[in-house]
Amino acid sequence: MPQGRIVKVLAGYYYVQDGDQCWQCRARGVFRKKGITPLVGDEVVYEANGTEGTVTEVLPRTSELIRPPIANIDQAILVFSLVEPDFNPQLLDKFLVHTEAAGVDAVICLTKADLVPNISEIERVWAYCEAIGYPVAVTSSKSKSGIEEIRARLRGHLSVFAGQSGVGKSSLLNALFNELNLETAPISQKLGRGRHTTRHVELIRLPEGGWVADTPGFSSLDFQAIAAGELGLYFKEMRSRLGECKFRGCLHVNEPNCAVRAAVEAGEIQPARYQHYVEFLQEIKDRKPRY
Ligand SMILES: Nc1nc2c(ncn2[C@@H]2O[C@H](COP(=O)(O)OP(=O)(O)OP(=O)(O)O)[C@@H](O)[C@H]2O)c(=O)[nH]1
Ligand SMILES: [Zn+2]
Repeated sequence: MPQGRIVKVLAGYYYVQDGDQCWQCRARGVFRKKGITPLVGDEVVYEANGTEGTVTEVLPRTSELIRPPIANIDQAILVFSLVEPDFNPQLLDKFLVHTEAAGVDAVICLTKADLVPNISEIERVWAYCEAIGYPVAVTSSKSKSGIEEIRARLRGHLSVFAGQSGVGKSSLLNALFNELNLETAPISQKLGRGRHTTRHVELIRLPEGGWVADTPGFSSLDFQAIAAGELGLYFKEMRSRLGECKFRGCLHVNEPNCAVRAAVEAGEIQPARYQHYVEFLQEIKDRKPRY
């Protein structure tokens, strides 16, 4: 039985890409009974009958995003503009916590390099990101710099772009795939209203192998599902030291003989990262249970 990947869900139809062909499919009724909803990104078994097909089986997922609903994402391109809006290290760490919690690799993409007159300013932000331990790319969709590096990082992955409104996600996708001509709007019209130009989820197949979601991910960034005791796991450079704290269940704030705080004092963990950890921990402790 043929297999393919769902690239779009629209009006009750699942669009299953198999090689160069895209099949418009209905899903078997049995999924509804089992509580399975086929998602964009799912690898599926389908039956072709004439011009339409039927999805008969959804293969096991390696990951599942809720907003936007996409299965099997293995990489997030975290898009942050250097200016307009200014680079926001706290928000970056929030995104990194979410990608780590979702079990997805992250690449940091610093955009709008053409708007920064001072190279040393770009280098400062780049060095900060690099020290956290993720790949970093500096791009400009206007002067088309850094675009090939992002393209190379997409190869062989199922990627989603994430980042706040106006940082240049659509422009970046446009620069990557000229022919797409995604809708972009001037930032002044968009900021403050929280409007997203991009609406539905669709996977774009890359000629060199791999897939990209055309819509931004991680639109909701509260820590609702993350427990205080887990947070340290999602800070990459803390994770490896967690076993060295004196107390089991150490939250790395006031406890004696804490390996994380020792690493901050030794300059092995950046103070800003630790500061964000403490802020997020407080946010988690303060959150109201959701009824
Ligand atoms: N100078 C310059 N402007 C850019 C660059 N990338 C994006 N912009 C501008 O920034 C504004 C926002 O860009 P978009 O690509 O729409 O941003 P977005 O992240 O997709 O925004 P949402 O759709 O709201 O999530 C537009 O006016 C773009 O022209 C860049 O590399 N250089
Ligand atoms: Zn500790």
